[in-house]
Amino acid sequence: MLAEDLELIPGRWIGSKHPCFVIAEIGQNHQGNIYTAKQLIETAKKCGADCVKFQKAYNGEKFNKAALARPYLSKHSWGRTYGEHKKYLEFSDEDFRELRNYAEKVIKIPFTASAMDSKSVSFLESMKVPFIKIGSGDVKNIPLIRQAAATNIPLVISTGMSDMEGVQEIYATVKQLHKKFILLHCVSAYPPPPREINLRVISEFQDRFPDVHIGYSGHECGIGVCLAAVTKGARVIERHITLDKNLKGNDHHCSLEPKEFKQMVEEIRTIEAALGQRQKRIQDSELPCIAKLGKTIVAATNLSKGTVLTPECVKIKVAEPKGLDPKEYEGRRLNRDVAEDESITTQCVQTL
Ligand SMILES: CC(=O)N[C@H](C=O)[C@@H](O)[C@H](O)[C@H](O)COP(=O)(O)O
Ligand SMILES: C=C(OP(=O)(O)O)C(=O)O
Repeated sequence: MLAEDLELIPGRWIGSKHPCFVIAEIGQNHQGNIYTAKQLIETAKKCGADCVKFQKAYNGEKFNKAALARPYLSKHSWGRTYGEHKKYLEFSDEDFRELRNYAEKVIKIPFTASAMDSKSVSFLESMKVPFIKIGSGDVKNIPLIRQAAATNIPLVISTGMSDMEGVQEIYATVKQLHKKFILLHCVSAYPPPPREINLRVISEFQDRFPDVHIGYSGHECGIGVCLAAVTKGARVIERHITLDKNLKGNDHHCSLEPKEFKQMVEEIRTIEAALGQRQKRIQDSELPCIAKLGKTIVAATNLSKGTVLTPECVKIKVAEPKGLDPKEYEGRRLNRDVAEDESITTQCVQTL
């Protein structure tokens, strides 16, 4: 059974007859600064995104103590340990409410987040977000996925760091409860090499899971791969957005700056319009070109009245006035003399 249209956001449907839904993933590109987060929300709206997304985690729930204590020596680190780093970046529940209010009431763009632990699922449920994102970090976290599905809120589920068997399990888990979910192909590398992106996985997902919509969450550099994903039928595209690719932080360099993000959305809209239908026919926009450069027949030599037209009698040229179409000499006789190179029009022929 083909996927039914899905109302991901009140009034905003996902499906073959609806525009691709573009998620601006702010993630942690706000540098732990609520003012920057608000700037990113406003920028995402200006770039044409359909919604903004953050990442919600309670560090003590997402990580164990040893993981929080491990040194994080990367140039992208905001602390000596991974715990200090994550603490610096994490927004409080109150911050989340403020950001949601800012997004929805001030900027007028839908707001949601990925839930990175069980407490975060409950928090997002209490916030009544329009949909919950499950990031690739939780592909194997079937209890979390089941908990999120049980809220009955639509889900967008990424599948980076998983093989097909893992994706089958996610699909089967959510399907037991409802079909209001979208699977995103994703490769969790920042950025992934193009040969490891395998956009054809989108087609494989479409074949294996025909009753749900499929999308793509990209971490590659540039916008080309996401545009190609749209031509493969991705109904949702998710990309990180940044104010500056050179900022400190793991995701900035493979995020899209405002100009690029806006261009991606515009190109997606152009591609959607351009994909059109399978039917090959002459389009209205081609008529001027047919009038200017379309070829018709002229007399190959001086031809006298009564000549039965054969291939030897005609040449095919851009002619003035327009003559008969190249094939239309068949079964016709001239009803007057036609000089060499003169157009052979309907007025100079009669049927045999
Ligand atoms: C898998 C996953 O969660 N990936 C997220 C979404 O793409 C990323 O934004 C990570 O949170 C980010 O790359 C982590 O960076 P760091 O380790 O420097 O905080
Ligand atoms: C990790 C996330 O996304 P993805 O797996 O799509 O990159 C996320 O949404 O938090």
